[in-house]
Amino acid sequence: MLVTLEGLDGSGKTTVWEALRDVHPDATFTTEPTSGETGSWYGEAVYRSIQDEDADPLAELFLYTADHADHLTRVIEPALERGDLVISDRYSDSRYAYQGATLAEDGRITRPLEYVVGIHSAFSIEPDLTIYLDIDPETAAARAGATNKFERAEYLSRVRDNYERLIERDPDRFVRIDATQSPEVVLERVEDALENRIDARYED
Ligand SMILES: Nc1ncnc2c1ncn2[C@@H]1O[C@H](COP(=O)(O)OP(=O)(O)OP(=O)(O)O)[C@@H](O)[C@H]1O
Ligand SMILES: Cc1cn([C@H]2C[C@H](O)[C@@H](COP(=O)(O)O)O2)c(=O)[nH]c1=O
Repeated sequence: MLVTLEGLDGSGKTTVWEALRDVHPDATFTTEPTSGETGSWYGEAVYRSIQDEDADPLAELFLYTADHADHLTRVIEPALERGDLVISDRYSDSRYAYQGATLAEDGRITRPLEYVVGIHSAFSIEPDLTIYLDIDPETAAARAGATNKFERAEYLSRVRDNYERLIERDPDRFVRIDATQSPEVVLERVEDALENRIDARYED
């Protein structure tokens, strides 16, 4: 079962992801961009691009997508084949929401969100559950500390609009959690959502 954590920078995904390690010690924990234990040079290339204020938006989309393709074959698919619960801190929806917003600003691609979704449709795996940590762009940017080009409230506001479009298209996959609540309450809500989806899977 593939579970993804999504939301704006600073919404608290990594805080939740770390806490879930204690609750599900046998699960496979991973991230996009890839880094750490499940990292690769593709992920390192993505982090270089994030630091580049002048990175070409299309080139950046394809770097992220290359990292995703490698992540699928090297980490996600083998883990799912073993029957593992896989929990990824960010996944394809981040590309749809963030690169959808960057490419809209860029102007070369018409219907950028659909374009990014379309690139993935031929090879990607859809998550069984996506937890969306919902937060306003101002709080998100303040929490994230505005350390890179994505962590600006005005840009995050457009990213949030794209997340809303994705939720509207696929309401059964997403569970929205108010990320302005305390970390303890957010974690409790996430655990409930995860347990409900695991239970529902075994009832099928
Ligand atoms: N529910 C919460 N309430 C208040 N602060 C929080 C909450 N959750 C996380 N934080 C704090 O907000 C900051 C960002 O949290 P975290 O790194 O988990 O977010 P993130 O979504 O993973 O961000 P990014 O996408 O930028 O990596 C950290 O300082 C963290 O301690
Ligand atoms: C996967 C992915 C990420 N991003 C952006 C979102 C963040 O600003 C950075 C790094 O992510 P982290 O969770 O803060 O480590 O990259 C993106 O634009 N597109 C993506 O596909």
